[in-house]
Amino acid sequence: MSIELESLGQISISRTMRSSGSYRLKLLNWWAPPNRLFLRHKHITNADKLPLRALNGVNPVQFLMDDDDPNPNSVNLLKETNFALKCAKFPCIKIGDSPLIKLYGEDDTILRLDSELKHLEEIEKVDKKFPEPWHSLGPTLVKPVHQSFKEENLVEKFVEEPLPENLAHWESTLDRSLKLLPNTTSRLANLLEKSGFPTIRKLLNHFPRTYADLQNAQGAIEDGHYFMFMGKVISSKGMRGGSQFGILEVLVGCEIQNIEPNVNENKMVYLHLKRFYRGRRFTSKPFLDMIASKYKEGDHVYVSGKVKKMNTEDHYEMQQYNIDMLEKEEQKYAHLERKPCPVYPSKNGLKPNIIGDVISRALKALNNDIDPMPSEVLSEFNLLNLFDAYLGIHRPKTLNDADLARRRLIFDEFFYLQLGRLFQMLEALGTNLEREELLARYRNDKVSEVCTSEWGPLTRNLLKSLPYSLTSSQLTALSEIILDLKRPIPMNRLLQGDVGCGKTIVAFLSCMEVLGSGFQAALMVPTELLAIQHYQELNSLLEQLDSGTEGFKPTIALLTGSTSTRERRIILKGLQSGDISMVIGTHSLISEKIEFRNLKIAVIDEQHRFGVVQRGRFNSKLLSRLRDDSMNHDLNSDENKAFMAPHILALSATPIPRTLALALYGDMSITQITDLPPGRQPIETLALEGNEAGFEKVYKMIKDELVADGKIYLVYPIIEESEQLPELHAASTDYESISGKFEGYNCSLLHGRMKAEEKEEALTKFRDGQTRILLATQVIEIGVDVPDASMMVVMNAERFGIAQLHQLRGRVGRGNKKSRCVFLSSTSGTLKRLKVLEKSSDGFYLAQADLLLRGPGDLLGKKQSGHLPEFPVARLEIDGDILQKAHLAALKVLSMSNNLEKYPGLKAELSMRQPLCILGD
Ligand SMILES: Nc1ncnc2c1ncn2[C@@H]1O[C@H](COP(=O)(O)OP(=O)(O)OP(=O)(O)O)[C@@H](O)[C@H]1O
Repeated sequence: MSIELESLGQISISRTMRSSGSYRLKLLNWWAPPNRLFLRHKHITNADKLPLRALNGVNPVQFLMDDDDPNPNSVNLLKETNFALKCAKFPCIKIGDSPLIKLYGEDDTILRLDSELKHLEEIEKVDKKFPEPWHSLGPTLVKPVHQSFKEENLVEKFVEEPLPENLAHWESTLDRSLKLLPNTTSRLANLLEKSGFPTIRKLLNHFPRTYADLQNAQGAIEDGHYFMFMGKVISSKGMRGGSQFGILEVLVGCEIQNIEPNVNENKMVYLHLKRFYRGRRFTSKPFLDMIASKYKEGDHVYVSGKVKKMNTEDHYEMQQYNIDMLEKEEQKYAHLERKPCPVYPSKNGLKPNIIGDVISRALKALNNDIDPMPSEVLSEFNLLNLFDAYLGIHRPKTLNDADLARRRLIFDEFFYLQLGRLFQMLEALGTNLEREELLARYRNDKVSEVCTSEWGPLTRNLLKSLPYSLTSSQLTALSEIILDLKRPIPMNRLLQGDVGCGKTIVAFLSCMEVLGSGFQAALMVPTELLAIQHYQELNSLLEQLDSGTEGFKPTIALLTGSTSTRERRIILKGLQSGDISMVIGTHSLISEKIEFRNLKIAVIDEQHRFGVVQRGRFNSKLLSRLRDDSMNHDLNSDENKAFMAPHILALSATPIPRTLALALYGDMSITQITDLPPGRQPIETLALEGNEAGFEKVYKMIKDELVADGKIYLVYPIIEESEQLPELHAASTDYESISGKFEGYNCSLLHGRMKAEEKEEALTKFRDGQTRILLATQVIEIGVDVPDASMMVVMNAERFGIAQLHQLRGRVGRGNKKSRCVFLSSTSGTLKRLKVLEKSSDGFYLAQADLLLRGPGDLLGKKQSGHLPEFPVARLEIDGDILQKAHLAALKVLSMSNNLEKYPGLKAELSMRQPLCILGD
């Protein structure tokens, strides 16, 4: 059905009505020789509530022409107008309070119009894809109650012009298509979708890049920045810009505070607001006069936008701007209240102002019950609800509002990551009892006192026979681990500590605790060199054991890629029968088909080098036994203890900040060793440019060190000289020249291309003192322990990361001897970064500095950070406190409902955010 409403001379207005109740308003052409102005149609939903209306204070021509203009003002400020009355004068037209629009130049004739109009008064067919009206989505919107702050204007609009319908349920609200947003044409919705905004959530997660603030116009005006001004219109001109476009230029004069010293008077700045109207039709005089007449000299206006300096002093051009008329004094304050103003980045070509406008409408359409977060969590962690957070980030009243909102949104990023990790871990456990045990342990991560008397006899015996006493944080760490080992559920703990702090002995003692009660242990390390070193060290410690340990001496085996087939067969058999109590090896421990008789603990050294996948494989391989349905479900039964999944103890020598550790290993309990063994002397560190003078100095230092009986590591970035990188020093290439330079002192070479036994031989000779200089690549970075090595020189040090250099430096100063470390940089420019190592030897501090400089992904190296989560808003480097809160909140939620059944909203959100994680049903 179609109804012709009005026919006003040259303007025809038709309305078609769909059976579904939606309308399409069509404004037919008008003719304005010589230019043909075509006023396009406009979709209007719920037209029964929005009867034929014109604009109030908005340029009508612009409105009529921009059929997809998403500016909320174009729609929300609509007010009922009688066209017949307003368009009284022919051939001019006046709509609403607009000035007269001259349709023709003075001498144009109108004779052709009647016949033209007949032809044009056709009724447009309604677009088949026209969306269902909003009211089908749910009950009427109620006025939202804001906990923390209110956006008066928005609330008013809700009441005054309520969007007829609310969305059915929070679960689906945010994930609904923008097509369903009131007053959004399908063309605009498609455009939004193509630009990456298919849903309301995606749109609301497009956060402002910054906020413009009225206050900032009072300071220095910087080119390219966003500012807000209040001022007076000086002139307004509509001009032809050639035959293809029209220009509106409004000149506004603003009085601002003078920031020059000793000048009390305010100064004037001049804003040239320029708007371009592309198309021949916008070059007509009537049109240009009409747009210019909107702003009159002396009008008070409020302008915001990006400024560009002009050649004349204190003159600025603004092409992207918003201008509002200020009529009354009160309005000034109303505007002031709306500060700060969000500035959006554009997306895929979509202009910031369009994005901002649709966001405003989306916010109005939302209800305040979109938050799946339980209210207990909101109140305990003092968080805004999600609705307020979206309002606060997009329409803050103060910058503090925006910051509060940002914190809530960051919290969510961390929270769902933690929740996902912990949830997956709980899923892997069989019974509720196990889950509750585990959560209880996470909540109470620290032990209050160390009770060595409760440790097993083998552990106590080894402890007694050590040539040193454990430091207090070594003791606490060991207590935490042993407490976990006594629990009937598998431990998943990360032992983290700075280089050389003594993690290995804590790991050994943890293994002794299970070996002493007849179980087995495995220690997996990333390199063969390290496996051999640990194997030798542990054996030598065990040799010194008192024979009084109830006659029990554990048998330790070494299994690496170089182990002969025969030997391997014997080891595998021994592990299966239980004759071998502990195996130390490389990743072959998980890739081999090893069967343990009763493996109780798996220690994974240098955790991040293996990654979650390998850790998981180790774990799940052994977990499969536990999940056997035929098992006895009494957790304390001997049978179950024997078949329980192994406890996992991961060691990390990278002293990553606790927050990063949480983000990476949110499903692990974290223990940190925070002190170093006593007697360690600070390593004297020097960063030098590796020019001739620098090398001379270093050679002299090496000579002195050799004379003083020291041992020296020379570390190189590459093995062989490279044509592509001629500036790099190479270990093999330098071997001859170094041997010649320090005649009388033996040198050895150690790099990754050598065979296992050659590496082992090189290291043994260096350890025994047969060689005094070891030319090595970064193979020595991890775990190599030669306590009396006293000097290190790193060539082309800028090629390494700060954290890596700290690890390398940790190869010296491991005993009581005073040690030195020199970092040689290729150029003076690269020297600056290395200087930070001169100032600090605290790994946590350096890692934090590195984190701030390079970001978390880089800190761990690309290879190892494949599993590092991406956070759109949060910055791990600075938002660590929120991460800690989020971790606790995730624990709280899971302890209230460990399968999340009580919180279906959270579960849905989690599966939406982490599509890869298996969430039961
Ligand atoms: N409490 C202690 N008192 C004295 N020396 C200790 C103590 N604990 C460990 N050590 C010694 O300190 C040195 C470094 O210990 P260890 O190799 O365990 O450090 P780490 O934390 O594993 O370091 P890295 O990260 O370099 O592997 C070893 O020679 C070890 O014997």
